Amino acid sequence: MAAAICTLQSFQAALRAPSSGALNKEFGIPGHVVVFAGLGGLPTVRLTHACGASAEVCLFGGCITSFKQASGDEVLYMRPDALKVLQSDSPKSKPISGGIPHCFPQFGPSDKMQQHGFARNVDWEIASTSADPQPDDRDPEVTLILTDSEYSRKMWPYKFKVAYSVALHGELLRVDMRVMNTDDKPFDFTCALHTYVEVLDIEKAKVRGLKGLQYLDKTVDPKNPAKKTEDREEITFTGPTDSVYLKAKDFAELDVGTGAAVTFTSNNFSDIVVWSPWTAMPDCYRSFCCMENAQFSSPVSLKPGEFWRAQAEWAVRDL
Ligand SMILES: O=P(O)(O)OC[C@H]1O[C@@H](O)[C@H](O)[C@@H](O)[C@@H]1O
Repeated sequence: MAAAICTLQSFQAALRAPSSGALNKEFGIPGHVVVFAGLGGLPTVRLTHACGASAEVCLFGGCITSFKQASGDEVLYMRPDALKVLQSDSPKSKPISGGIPHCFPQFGPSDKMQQHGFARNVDWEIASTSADPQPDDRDPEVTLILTDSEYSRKMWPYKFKVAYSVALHGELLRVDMRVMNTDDKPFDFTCALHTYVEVLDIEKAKVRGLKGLQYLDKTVDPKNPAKKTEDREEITFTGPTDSVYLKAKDFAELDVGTGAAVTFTSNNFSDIVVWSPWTAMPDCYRSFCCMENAQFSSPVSLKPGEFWRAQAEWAVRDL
């Protein structure tokens, strides 16, 4: 296993915001893992599988900004306003809205911190990279770490560590998230992987796998969402949609309207969120649908020393 583990020197270097080049020297694995200046010049890790599939993870926000099949087809969607923010003078004033940003330690609005929490607004660090040396199955992987800071403790007064591993297994994108309580007092959190998927047209998109579930419809009053039961085999879009499906199963899929579906397989996330802003985002709503593995309906409570772990996988299935 070719691997590069975070050393004391790398940790100190991270505090000095190292360049993509310096990070690549330390964590790059030729042919499989490269750290480069990605969107807005932000340090980004690109994983490339031997089959040709690739994924990019930006250290700002620990956000997956690209997931391409071996054919070169992009699966994820970046909102145009996200790109504008990245091109502005202060690229870190807003989160990256697109790809797979984190919602942590809060999903949704909060009195104490920004909507969807601070994890998507701060720099994560590379802890390690690896690429399996099997010639036919070179699974490249990066593990990012987020720990509390003076900034985070002002909003959320706890010490914590999040480890987030992103790997490509052939054309399948896989993440493994661990949240650890490193404090001496308990805390609760909610979270989501806010996945923006590119669709041919939102009116052609269909979500399957949620029939029979109860959901919170946040479209009318997000603070007091109506509780409903999903009776549709296939959810289609004809207006704004903002639904949190409770106790979701470990599998659901989004038919993107091109003759393919993006599959969502997960372990230990309690809910699935389906969101389309519709004409509130006139220049882009037709091009994406958000489907999010989330832990919202039952917040996680961690005592000192405890950790929570969940996984998610995305793949493309021809229909
Ligand atoms: O624009 P943001 O902050 O990324 O949030 C987008 C949307 O994210 C979804 O997850 C929420 O359910 C919506 O209510 C919210 O509007």
